[in-house]
Amino acid sequence: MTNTQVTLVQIDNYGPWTVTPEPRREVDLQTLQSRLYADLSQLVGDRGGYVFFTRFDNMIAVTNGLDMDDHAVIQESVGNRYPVSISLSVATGQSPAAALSDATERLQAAGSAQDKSRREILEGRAIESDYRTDEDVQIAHFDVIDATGEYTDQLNAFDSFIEIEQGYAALMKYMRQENDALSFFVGGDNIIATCPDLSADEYEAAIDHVTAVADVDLRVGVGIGRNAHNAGMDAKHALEHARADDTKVEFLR
Ligand SMILES: Nc1nc2c(ncn2[C@@H]2O[C@H](COP(=O)(O)OP(=O)(O)OP(=O)(O)O)[C@@H](O)[C@H]2O)c(=O)[nH]1
Repeated sequence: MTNTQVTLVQIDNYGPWTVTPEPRREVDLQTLQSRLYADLSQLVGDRGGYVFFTRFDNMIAVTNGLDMDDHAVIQESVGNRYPVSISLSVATGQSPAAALSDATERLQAAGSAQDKSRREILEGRAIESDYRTDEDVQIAHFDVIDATGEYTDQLNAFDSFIEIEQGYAALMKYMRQENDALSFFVGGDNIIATCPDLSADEYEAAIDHVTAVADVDLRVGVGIGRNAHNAGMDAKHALEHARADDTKVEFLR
């Protein structure tokens, strides 16, 4: 049974910082945000987790395998390197969406995202190592079928982007509402979701829904593992099998 550990990452007091003492150059904010994401991706990824950029000022990570000390080191490292600090809130559960809600509530209880005195909060609990299993994380890696032939080589780059984003919007909402799963656009035509225990039929229903509402055809590979990296690698291999066999849903365990 899944037991997903989710960490909410929030830049402290970022809104006011972007306009103090006057609005900061947009290119500088874009550079800071993308570098922070890159650093977090590496800091969390080196420990087997995944970080998703989401809104950049708020990021969501799957952190199975990272304990609270690991979180503290990451938080300190960011605080030492950046003109902004981050708060981290950790929660776990069978449902990734419920875990994220718990993590969010804890951080909201500690103060507003725009509270000057709320800095470097480190809240919540990680899964004790004795309780970790090889089935804690289920990762689904979705991909648009023949995105290159359908969009990239046919439409201009912006119209391709609209099509892919419409597929993403339909999938993220459906997976959130029907399955308590959190889905993230990761570039190109790829979407990675952290999911509770879902069946092949449930994935197929999600794919059919996206075809019906957004006219975008997806396939998905699903992996199950001890952390996001393990589950995610299996998901990528499962996706390769789906491509080779021309199926829509493949699991690898
Ligand atoms: N983040 C991420 N992006 C990927 C991955 N694989 C492919 N991409 C992106 O997706 C784009 C399209 O590649 P594919 O999905 O292989 O191409 P396709 O035309 O959809 O072909 P099929 O997937 O075989 O139907 C690439 O340009 C990359 O940007 C991956 O594993 N992770």
